Amino acid sequence: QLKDRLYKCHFIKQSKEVCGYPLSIFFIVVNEFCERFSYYGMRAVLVLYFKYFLRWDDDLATSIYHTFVALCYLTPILGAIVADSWLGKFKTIIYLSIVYAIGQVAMAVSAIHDITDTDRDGTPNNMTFHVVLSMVGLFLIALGTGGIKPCVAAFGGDQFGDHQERQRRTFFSVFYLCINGGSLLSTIITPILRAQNCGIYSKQKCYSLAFGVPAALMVVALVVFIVGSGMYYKAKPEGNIMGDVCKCIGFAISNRYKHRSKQYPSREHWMDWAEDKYDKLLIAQIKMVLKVLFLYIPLPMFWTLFDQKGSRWTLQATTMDGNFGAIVIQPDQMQTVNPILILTLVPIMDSVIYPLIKKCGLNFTPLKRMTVGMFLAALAFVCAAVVQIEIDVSRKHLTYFNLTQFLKIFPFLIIIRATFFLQSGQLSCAFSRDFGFGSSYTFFIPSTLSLGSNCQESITGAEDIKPNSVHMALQVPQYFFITAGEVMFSVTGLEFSYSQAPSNMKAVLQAGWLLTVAIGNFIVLIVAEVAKLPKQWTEYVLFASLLLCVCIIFSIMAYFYTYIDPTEIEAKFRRNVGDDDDDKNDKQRKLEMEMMKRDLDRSDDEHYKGKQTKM
Ligand SMILES: CC(C)[C@H](NC(=O)[C@H](C)N)C(=O)O
Repeated sequence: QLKDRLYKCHFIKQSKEVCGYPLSIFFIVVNEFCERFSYYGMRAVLVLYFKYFLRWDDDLATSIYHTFVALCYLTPILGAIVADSWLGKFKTIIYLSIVYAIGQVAMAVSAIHDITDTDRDGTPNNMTFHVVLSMVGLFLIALGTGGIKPCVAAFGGDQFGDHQERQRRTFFSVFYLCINGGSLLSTIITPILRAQNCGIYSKQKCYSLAFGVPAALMVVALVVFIVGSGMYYKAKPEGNIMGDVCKCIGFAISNRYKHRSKQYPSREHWMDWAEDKYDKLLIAQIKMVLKVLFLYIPLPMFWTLFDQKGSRWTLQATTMDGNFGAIVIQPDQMQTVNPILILTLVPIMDSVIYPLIKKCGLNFTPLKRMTVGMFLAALAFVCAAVVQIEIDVSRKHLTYFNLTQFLKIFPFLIIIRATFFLQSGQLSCAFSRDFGFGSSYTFFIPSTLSLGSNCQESITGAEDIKPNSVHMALQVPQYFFITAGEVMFSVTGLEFSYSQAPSNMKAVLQAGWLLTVAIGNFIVLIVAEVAKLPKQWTEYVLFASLLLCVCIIFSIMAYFYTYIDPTEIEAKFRRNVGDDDDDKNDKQRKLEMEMMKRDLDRSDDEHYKGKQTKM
């Protein structure tokens, strides 16, 4: 470990810097931007791909969507284990990025309807092919995105020396902004691509392009990461820390069980039963981690609500009017409101709100912020329920209107003007109609119609589905509350997980934090399946109430939590061990240090000489 630290100091001293930041981190943040573009771009159109391309119903589409998201946040544990115990972060990122890119390409191919459209009517004839290929694609993406997630941020952090704490903090903020920048751009662009018509034999909504561009961005992410290869500090895998933790906990439990009889004196903490075999420092570190993990128990409920932006809220938007005057917003584009608000709210919170609260003399601790974040997310779902009631009322009466009569009643809903051509041989006639957003019509063409004359008047229409009358702008309050909640909950939670984790278990706690996201997505599936509520708004109210209850439980747990400084605790344990075997070890350590410094200087000289000969 000492040798590694010396090597790292030496490496960082030698590496190129721009404005005090290692040049290598620019490749890492660009990689993160492209990767998040790829992930969120694909995710933005996913639920609509399920519904309109694979022709699944809303419930199945929502279930598979959340299973996929859950899987994306389960795999970080796998990535952390592979990186820490076997490949190291650099190789893990490279290999899993390749898997990820293959998955994105599979998704793009699965969305080409022409592949199985043998009768060329615009719909696939072998749906099984498309379903299987897209499921394989999603599995590979989940493996890739989740696997690299805990590695990329930690790998970025590794590029800084102990003296660059300020720069490292700034790096993490820029990293979060890159996540949201990538997410913002992709959630604007991929729905536009999806709305295009494309195809070889027949034109259909272009899901293949909407998945193809994220696939290309993932390839760019990989290439950018590889280009920076020579500049990175690559820490060696530290051994399977997760394995050590599990073994130590297992030993403590079994040892406690073996000594369950009253004749054995009890110990202060059940983990102390591992002292017979394991290092006291490791036990202290596990205790710190368990304390935080215990606090994590209620957290998945936040993610249960948060991640419904991409499913239920997008489906809700499909029943709303997206006409914003100059532009028409696609339902899946509404999700962009989240990263837009993140990019504005994070700086506002950090530089105005939090300092103001501090000035008022209030101690707004991380756990208090997270509690408020949960409350805001519950409020967002109350807003979603109110909007849903509005939609339900507006769509209640499905009546058949004469088109002209309908247009007289709702002239303000007119947003699309389409022209149809009827043709028979050389004769043709055209008629135009205006349509409301989300509406559906049947036109009656009289058999007596003579082509060549004006058919505008002769053709009448019946409205099958009324245009959406509730405006998508009404979703903005729910997006505002959920994003304000995210800033307070997620940004603070990430920082809290890092600051309360022992030095060698930062990655373990990051994986634990991401696990709460995975569990949250499973809860959506369970609640939606078990509750099976007939009205969507009642489901929103149910989720809001559940989060409110969890928020109260969390605030009680947070009240009893005492903040720690892991570095101080670890130093205390190291000092204690040092006191025990003092002088002998001290001399030995000094000697080792001297030898290593000499080794490094020598290798440095050789490196320098090598460079001179090459020149
Ligand atoms: C899951 C994380 C909270 C994070 N997501 C966001 O920041 C969204 C886009 N606001 C991520 O790492 O993707």
